[in-house]
This record gives sequence, structure tokens and C-alpha cells, in this order.
Amino acid sequence: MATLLKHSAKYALSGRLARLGVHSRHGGLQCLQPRLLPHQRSASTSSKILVEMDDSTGIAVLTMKNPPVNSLSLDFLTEFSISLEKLELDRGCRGVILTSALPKIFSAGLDIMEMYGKSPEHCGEFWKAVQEMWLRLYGSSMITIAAINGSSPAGGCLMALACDYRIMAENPKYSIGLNETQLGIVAPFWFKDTLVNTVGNRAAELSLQLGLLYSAPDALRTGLVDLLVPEDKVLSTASQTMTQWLAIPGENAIGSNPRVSSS
Ligand SMILES: CCCCCCCC/C=C\C/C=C/C(=O)SCCNC(=O)CCNC(=O)[C@H](O)C(C)(C)COP(=O)(O)OP(=O)(O)OC[C@H]1O[C@@H](n2cnc3c(N)ncnc32)[C@H](O)[C@@H]1OP(=O)(O)O
Repeated sequence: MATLLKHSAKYALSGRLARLGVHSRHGGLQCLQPRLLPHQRSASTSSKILVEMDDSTGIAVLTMKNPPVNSLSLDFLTEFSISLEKLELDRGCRGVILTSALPKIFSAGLDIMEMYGKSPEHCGEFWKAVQEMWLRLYGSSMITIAAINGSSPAGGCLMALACDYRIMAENPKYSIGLNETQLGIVAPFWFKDTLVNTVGNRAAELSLQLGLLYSAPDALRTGLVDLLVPEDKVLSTASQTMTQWLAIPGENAIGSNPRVSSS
């Protein structure tokens, strides 16, 4: 792990930005047309992320589109962090809704192929990118809402946990949780801390030690998600919830986030 961290320290986001090149407005899947009215819309898309910004509300929808399962590969994580950084720097953007373009899957978590047979340099780069994704989401000064429209094991669950609020589709087939133990690995401490901060100590102990994957109703009962809604209402409910949060006077919903505010 020390070697991994040493390699990762050499890794710079700006370098990856340069390698990725500029975002194209015309790339992406045909089914992923922007959903906003033309006069309100600004959309940018990279190959794996679509960002639609509604300038009239300050709400951006960040849609993951990395088939088949939105696994968190190095390329995906790099595009994700760059997209979030751009929104963070955009003074007009006050809230981000994170969702998936893929049917049935929010995110399958870390891309298993990134962890198999790779050089130490690549592993360091990958691990740094995982940490950066988490830091950017968890430390964001924007309101972040996960619109969980599919299953979300392990690193996918971490992504959702790193948001301020989680709305999940009440589909009995979907599951969510930090199930690393069941995969024969131990969740890193910052995965654990993020879970503890959300569900409390005892629920996190059980969840992590047994590697539990929760159905949507169980995830709600445990506090892993905040709200269940019918599948076709996940995004609209996220949008309504965001509007309510952004209406809190003085932007105090942002200012009172204990993760980004020391006061
Ligand atoms: C290297 C440096 C770092 C070292 C340190 C590592 C320590 C890390 C310790 C802990 C943190 C780990 C966090 C993680 O996130 S680990 C990944 C955990 N995720 C999983 O195990 C998910 C496994 N996948 C599933 O459960 C299912 O695929 C599903 C529920 C997401 C979707 O089910 P279904 O719709 O039935 O699809 P398939 O199972 O048929 O899958 C389709 C296709 O996708 C491939 N695939 C699935 N998951 C992943 C994945 N995580 N990474 C890469 N590829 C994935 C699957 O193999 C199929 O591919 P195909 O056969 O080629 O079609």
C-alpha cells in the first residue's frame, strides 16, 4: 500500500486532463439527449459522462454512461473528477444530481480489470483516482444528490454515500451496500468512515463485517438511503428535493455541511 501511495503522489489531475482532451458536445449515446429546455440548457459530454446544466436553477445532472455496468475504471474516474471540478468552479452551479444512463445499474464499483495484472505505476494512478473521486464528491461545496436508479455494490455504494442525499428506485431487484467482505477484501478506512457517518456505528459494523448488500427497503430502514420512489420518479424527485435544499435561506444547506465547513 505504501508503494501505491508513493506512486499516486506523483499523479496530477492536470496531466490527465491534458491527455483526455476537450469535451465534445456531439459525442455519447443517442439515447442521452439533454432533457432541459433549449434556452435553459448547457450540456457537455465526454465519452463516459454527460453533464446537463440548467442555468435557470443552478442544478446540474451528471449522468454516468460507461456500459455495461458503470464500473469505475481509471478513464471513467478521471472524466468524473474533471466534470465535477468544472462544476465546482462554475459559480452558477449550486447542486449536482448524480445518476446513471444504464438500465438496472447505478455503478458496479471499482473496475475489477484495473486491479488485475497491472503495473505498480498503473495501480498507483488508479488508486489515486478512486480517492480523488471520493474527495471531490464528499468535500464538494455544492449540494449533491444521488439518484440511484439501479444496483450499486461496493465502490458504487461509496459514490452514493459521498453525496448529501440518496434517493433510490424501489425496485426489489436492486441492491446497494459495501459488500467488500463478501468479495474477500477489506473496505478501506475511508469507505468505512463514510458509511459510519451515514448509518452510525452499529449498523456500519454489521454491514461491513458481513459484507451486506441491502434491498431498497432494507437500505431505507438502515439509513443507507434517504428515500424510495418508483423508478420513473427517481430523477424528478431528485430535482424537486434539490430545489427544496437550494431554497434553504442563506444557502445554509451548503454552509452547514459538516464535511466542508469548520464552523
Ligand atoms: C489496484 C490498486 C488498488 C488496490 C487496492 C484495492 C483494494 C480495494 C478494496 C476495497 C474497495 C473495493 C471496492 C470495489 O468496488 S471492488 C468491485 C466490487 N464490485 C463488484 O464486485 C460488482 C460485481 N458485479 C455485479 O455484482 C454485477 O455485475 C452487477 C450487479 C453490477 C450487474 O449484474 P448484471 O446486470 O447481471 O451484469 P453482469 O454480472 O452480467 O455483468 C455485465 C458485464 O459487466 C462486467 N462487470 C461487472 N462488474 C464489473 C466490475 N466491477 N468491473 C469490471 N467489469 C464488471 C461483467 O464481468 C460482465 O462482463 P462481460 O462478461 O464481459 O459481459
